[in-house]
Amino acid sequence: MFYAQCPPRRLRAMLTQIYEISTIEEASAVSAIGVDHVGVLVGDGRFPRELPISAASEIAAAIVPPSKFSALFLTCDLSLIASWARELNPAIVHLGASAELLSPQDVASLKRMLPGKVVMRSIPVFGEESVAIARSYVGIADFLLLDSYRATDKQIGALGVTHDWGISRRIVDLAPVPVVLAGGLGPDNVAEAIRTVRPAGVDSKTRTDQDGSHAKDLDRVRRFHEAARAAAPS
Ligand SMILES: O=C(O)c1ccccc1NCC(=O)[C@H](O)[C@H](O)COP(=O)(O)O
Repeated sequence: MFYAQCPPRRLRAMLTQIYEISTIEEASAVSAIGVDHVGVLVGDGRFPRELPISAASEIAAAIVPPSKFSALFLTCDLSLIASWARELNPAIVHLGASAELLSPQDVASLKRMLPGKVVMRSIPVFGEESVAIARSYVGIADFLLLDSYRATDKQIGALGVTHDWGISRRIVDLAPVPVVLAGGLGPDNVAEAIRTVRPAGVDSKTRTDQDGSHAKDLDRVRRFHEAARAAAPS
């Protein structure tokens, strides 16, 4: 259930990650499909759809290994993140606050507060500056998640749109840690994204949701996972 140590830069198979899991039934179904990272949005409700610790904990208990629990925190309050992460003990602490609100130094402090914990940092991909932002996390984050971003948002991602994959490819080429590509990915474009960017993993939220809802469409999740695995470079 946990990463025993920091993950290697290149993983054996294309890693898949699905957000946002919000029920016990979704957690067990998505892990039965074989998704590697089962993502739950956790918080105190300041951001829409954040789940409290009690609900997140019940959902986490329904995740079947080897699938791993990834807890996404959108807040930039380090003490809150540390205390929630200690309570939930997810395999992955995923940090989604915007680059302005949460710096590499903050993430390094958090790592000291949570010794041994695997941390994934979302990187906003919106232009040249994104390469420098990604570089600033070298030696700090255990995973990078490259995601689409809307200027002025306090959080990164969940926009359902792709970004410039050329920039993402450059970040993959420089990063010494596994990079997960996110942003507008679904069953129909994930293979092309993998061929173009060559990430260690791929993430999906909106395009594996049911139409007009944040509940998961399990057929879309299965097709996303299978298309990603099939597109993994050998
Ligand atoms: O999962 C969420 O609800 C969420 C909310 C706000 C910011 C990020 C969120 N998820 C983080 C992820 O890694 C998403 O899966 C990622 O942003 C991809 O989103 P999409 O473009 O909708 O596939």
